[in-house]
Parts: sequence; C-alpha cells; structure tokens
Amino acid sequence: MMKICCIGAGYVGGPTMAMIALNCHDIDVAVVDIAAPRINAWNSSNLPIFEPGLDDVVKACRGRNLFFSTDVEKHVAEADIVFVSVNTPTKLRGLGAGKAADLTYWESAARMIADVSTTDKIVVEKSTVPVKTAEAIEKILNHNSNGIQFQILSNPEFLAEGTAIEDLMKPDRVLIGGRETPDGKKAIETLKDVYAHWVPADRIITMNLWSAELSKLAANALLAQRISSVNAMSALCEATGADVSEVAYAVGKDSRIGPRFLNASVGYGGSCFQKDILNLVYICECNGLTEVANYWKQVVQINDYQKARFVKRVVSSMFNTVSGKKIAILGFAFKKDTGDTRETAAMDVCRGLIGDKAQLSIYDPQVTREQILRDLAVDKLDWDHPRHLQQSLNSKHVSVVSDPYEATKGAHGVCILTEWDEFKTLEYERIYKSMQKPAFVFDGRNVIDVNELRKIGFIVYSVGKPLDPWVKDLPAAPPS
Ligand SMILES: NC(=O)c1ccc[n+]([C@@H]2O[C@H](COP(=O)([O-])OP(=O)(O)OC[C@H]3O[C@@H](n4cnc5c(N)ncnc54)[C@H](O)[C@@H]3O)[C@@H](O)[C@H]2O)c1
Ligand SMILES: O=c1ccn([C@@H]2O[C@H](COP(=O)(O)OP(=O)(O)O[C@H]3O[C@H](CO)[C@@H](O)[C@H](O)[C@H]3O)[C@@H](O)[C@H]2O)c(=O)[nH]1
Repeated sequence: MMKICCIGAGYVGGPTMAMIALNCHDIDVAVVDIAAPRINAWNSSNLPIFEPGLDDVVKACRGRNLFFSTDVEKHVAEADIVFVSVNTPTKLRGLGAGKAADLTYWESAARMIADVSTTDKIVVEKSTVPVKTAEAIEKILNHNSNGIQFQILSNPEFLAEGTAIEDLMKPDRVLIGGRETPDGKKAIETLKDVYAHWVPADRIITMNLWSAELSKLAANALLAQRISSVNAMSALCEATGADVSEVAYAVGKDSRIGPRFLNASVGYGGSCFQKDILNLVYICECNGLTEVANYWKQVVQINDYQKARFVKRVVSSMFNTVSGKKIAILGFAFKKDTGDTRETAAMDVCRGLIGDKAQLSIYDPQVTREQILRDLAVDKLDWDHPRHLQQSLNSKHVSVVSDPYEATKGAHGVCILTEWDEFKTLEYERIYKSMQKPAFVFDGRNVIDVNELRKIGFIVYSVGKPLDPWVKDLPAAPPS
C-alpha cells in the first residue's frame, strides 16, 4: 500500500490530505505536525479549522486510511511521497525583510526528511514558495541524502478558504511541475495517478518545476489585482455617484472579463494574497525588473489605501472623532464561512479606530475572543509565526461579544467587515433603537440594503455606492 505523509496539518495540509484519503482507499495518508494541540484537535470532534463539509470528510476516513500524528519522523521515514505544507511567511528581518518568503520552516522540514529517510522518496512542495525553491530544496536533500534518491515536485494548492472541500473535490486544475528527466517524469506520473482517482485527466496539468512554482504566485497576483482594480473603481464611484455593483456587473458581462471576483470591499485579506504578491515583488527586484516589481506593488498599496480610506470615512463622518465612542465591529474573519483571521482587513480597520481611541465591541460568529485579542496585539506580518511567540491584547478599548445585538447596543456606529450571511437579516430596526443618534452604518462588504436602512433612520456608507447626503460633502480621503 502506498504511503503518503504530509508535514504541516494546517488549512492546506489537513483538508488536502483528507481529500486524498477520501478518494484513494488504496493509500495510507498521515498528516503530521510539530504543534501537538493542532494534532489533538484533528483527532477530536472539534477540528482545528472551520471549513464547510470538512467534518464529514474527516469522519469518513480518519482511522481508516487517514491519520493525524505528532510522530513526524516515523511517518516521514515510512512514506513514499512526502508533501510539505508548512508556513512560508513574509520575512521579518534581514535580507528581503517585509517582502521575501521566509523559508525557515521549509528548510528545517527538508533537513529532517534527509535525516530520517532510508528509502527513495518523492518530495512535494505544497506550500506556496518563491520560484526556484525546488532547486534549493534539491540541494539540501541531495547533499544530506546518504545515497537516497529524492525527486522534487511542485504541486501548488489553489483552494480558497470557505469553499476548500468543493475546490478540492472539483478543482479547476491540479498543477504538477517536475524535472524533465526520466526520473522526474516518473515522479510526475506517480503523483498524477494519485489525483487521477477523482480528478479528470484533462484537469491535471504537468509542466516544468519553475512554471508550476511561478503559476501559483501569478494566479494569486492576478486575483488580487482584480479586487484592487474594482476597489480603486469604488473610490471613483463614490466621487461621481456611480454604483460600483452596477459598474462591476456591466464590466463582468464581457465574457473576456467574467463576473466572478469583482466584489468591491474594505480590502482583501487572507494568508495568501499580500504575502504572495510581496514575494513576487521581491523576486522581480532580485531579477532587476524594477518596473514589473512596482506594477505588482501597487496592488498591495491600493489594498492598504482601501482599508485606510474606510477608517477615514468612519472618523470623518462621525464629526471627525471617534474618541470614547462605542463602535460595533460586525465580522472579523477575512471572509465569510471561515474562522481564519490572517491578514483580515478587520485587523487594520480596528487598529485604525483604536488609534483614534474608539471603544470597539467586536462580534464574529466563528472567531474566538482569544484569537481577536491575539490578532490585535501582534505586529503586522508577525502573525504567521508560531503561536507561543504571540501575545494577547490587554486593552480597555476592545471587548469581544458573542451576540451582534450586544455589540451594537449603545453604539454610535456599526462597521460591517465580513460578509457573513447573517448580517443581511439582522433586525436593523431593533439595532437602530438601541444605538446612539445619529446612528451610522459603514458597510465594508455591501451586504445590507442601503435604502432600507436609510428608511429606518441610519446614516449609511456602503463601499462604492452613491453617498448618503451626510457623507457626501466630506472629503473622500481627508489627510491623515
Ligand atoms: N491557507 C490557504 O488557503 C492556502 C491555500 C493555498 C496555499 N497555501 C500555502 O500553503 C502553505 C501552508 O499554509 P496553511 O494556511 O496551511 O498554514 P498553517 O499555518 O495553517 O499550517 C502550517 C502548519 O505547518 C506546521 N509546521 C511548521 N513547520 C513544521 C515542521 N518543521 N514540521 C512539522 N510541522 C510544521 C505548523 O505547526 C502549522 O500547523 C503556505 O505556504 C501557504 O502560502 C495556503
Ligand atoms: O470579489 C471579491 C473576492 C474576494 N474578496 C476578498 O479577497 C480575499 C481573498 O478571498 P479568496 O480568494 O476567496 O480566499 P483565499 O482563501 O484567500 O483564497 C485565495 O488564496 C489562496 C491561497 O493561496 C488560493 O489558493 C486561492 O486560489 C485564492 O482564491 C478575502 O478577503 C475576500 O473577502 C473581495 O474583496 N472581493
């Protein structure tokens, strides 16, 4: 029986391996991690990540051909294929700080694979890595191999959180990059056979290693660019009276552009977009491509601008100060249907409002109080490092509550920062009655019915929508 081991039991390692186990009864899959609490959670009824459909998949195969363990070395030693799905955060210090990918976790995993292996192995890059990483990994493995043969493949993951199970079950494509040598081609075929258990052959694309590595960065850069484009347009809509939803609809009707991924928002978040674009920028700079680097940098800058613009709208609408005012924050996750908060726009918005001395009352249906307080305490870019290095915020400016009506009670303003479906159907009349007046709603996700809320009496700002008369005469982006 073929054995697969995946190093890293995170958002990618857990669901992708569960999907392989579900579809490949003839393969034993072990997911290993150094974080014992994470592994314990994978082995419990309370999985460490919230992802629709994941519980059922895990339940169907855990203990059958899917195992979660902290015995990293044992499972790596026994495996025929080792996936590496560890964190690849943005480097915080030294050369390339603030842009380059930090490959510390990847390198230590590679050295461990070399140390414990006694049989030939295929090593698969599942983490998102800079182009040419496979070359470095090959060197580490082969210089420490004791005669063992390693083939390195790039198999980047394209799942989006919130729809991970659907994306894994019916992927748009599976990408496998490998060396163009006989052994490289054989390794590609072996991995292809795994996916062929459930993915149609025409969706499994093979290519050279560097194309596969770069395609992952390119896909995320283009997706993020689309959001920054529509967000840039949202600022112009507010200035001109156009409605960004109508503009996006009209634009998306062009079959060359397509309708998806054109929702204006308070800014994209998530663990990947910013990190991967910064990484791409760094690679361009290292290759002397300054203009190309600046082009992609702008996608991140517009995203930062969009978040800052939102905070300024809130402050300037509320008489230019939020000091001491209660503001309800509805939604903290970086998108709906996930409890993940990595690089969530809510973090920057909350920090901006706390900077202006607001009293925040935060509600999110999936994010825990501990997570929110930890997020608001860590420095930007520091979040993708081990948890024991992180602290919790101890601030009189923030409370986290478990009910949206408690969050909004007595508040001067409400900021909607995640597009949770439940925010569409809240009892806004009840919320209005319980708030200070004038009562403001700032919708960073365009989830509420602006006209309905204005009828109730709210002063409403909704990203990229025609402005409320109250907000209209205030500058779009007052000086900071
Ligand atoms: N989250 C996503 O939606 C997504 C999608 C596609 C690609 N990616 C990429 O996949 C990679 C992993 O992302 P993630 O979201 O799963 O991260 P994650 O933080 O959820 O999981 C990574 C896990 O690796 C473990 N780990 C780190 N070093 C280890 C080691 N030496 N041995 C054993 N375990 C170790 C950590 O403890 C952690 O549990 C990143 O490169 C990311 O860019 C993420
Ligand atoms: O029209 C849109 C679509 C998305 N977003 C925001 O963009 C961010 C990212 O959303 P999404 O791409 O759906 O989620 P991720 O889980 O970050 O997935 C992205 O990043 C993953 C990690 O690399 C890739 O695997 C996926 O293909 C890629 O979509 C979130 O904050 C969304 O709210 C918008 O603001 N407007």
